[in-house]
Amino acid sequence: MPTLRQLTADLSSALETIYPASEAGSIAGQILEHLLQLTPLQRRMQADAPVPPEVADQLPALQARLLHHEPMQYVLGVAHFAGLELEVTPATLIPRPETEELVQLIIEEQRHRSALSVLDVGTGSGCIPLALCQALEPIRTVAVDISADALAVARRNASRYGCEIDFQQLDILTQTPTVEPHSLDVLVSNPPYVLESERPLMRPNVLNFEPATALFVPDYDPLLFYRRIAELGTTLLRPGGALYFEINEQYASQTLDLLTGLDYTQAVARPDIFGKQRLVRASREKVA
Ligand SMILES: C[S@@+](CC[C@H](N)C(=O)[O-])C[C@H]1O[C@@H](n2cnc3c(N)ncnc32)[C@H](O)[C@@H]1O
Repeated sequence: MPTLRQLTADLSSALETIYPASEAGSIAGQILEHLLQLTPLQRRMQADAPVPPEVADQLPALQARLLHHEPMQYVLGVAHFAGLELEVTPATLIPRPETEELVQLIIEEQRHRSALSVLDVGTGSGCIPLALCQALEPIRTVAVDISADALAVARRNASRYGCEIDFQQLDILTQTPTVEPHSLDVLVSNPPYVLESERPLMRPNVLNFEPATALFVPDYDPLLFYRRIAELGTTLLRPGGALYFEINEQYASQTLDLLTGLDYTQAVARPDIFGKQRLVRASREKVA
């Protein structure tokens, strides 16, 4: 029987034909960990253990999918986010590390408050409200998305973690979530923000597999979602409530101008782990 070390090395070297070596090694390791239900440490400790045939036999099919650039998270059906293991499908964006940082910022700023009311716009897998639900236990959480298929995944994730979330299917550009006016403490969104013209720069694992509805905005209006959500915030956030956005780093100053133009205060952009201005927060002092 082949050992765990051999199978990981074989998969890694196959993946090096399309990924940089370090990424290929990381994907191969995570695939084996998932199949054998091991932690990274256990995988290293058991590197010379034989891998049972029922696990080894699954690898050729998984490798073939990966070599077609299918993201590892879709191949396995799960993604890790803020300590949670979430179901993901091609209907949901794969949650990103920078979004974990957005969640971390909210937790830092809101952890002293109790009985929070939260709205997440464009919830996808439900990663943001689920991470907030684990850390802050909000009393009321509404999460909206245009995609019924994404919401079905988010509902399953919420049920797995025992979080009560009011999921609403709607088009945020033309419809308004059912939320009491001036009741929200937190309005958060990681909306679509990649310009259509950026398509040629994107890697095939994103472009060919992740949902276009989750990614793209038209070039003629990069702030389309931010404007609409910030306007909604003027009537849905309570005085002292806060707005949190993940943004396209090219539009940090325009996003801040948009927010100050709508009478938000303390509007700031923060760098993410890669040093890109991707996180924006602002406060609501006045009631519109
Ligand atoms: C960038 S993804 C973010 C998903 C998730 N919040 C995350 O951070 O991984 C944007 C989400 O917005 C949703 N969306 C796109 N257009 C929308 C619209 N007009 N109304 C509501 N949701 C929309 C997409 O279906 C997608 O789930």
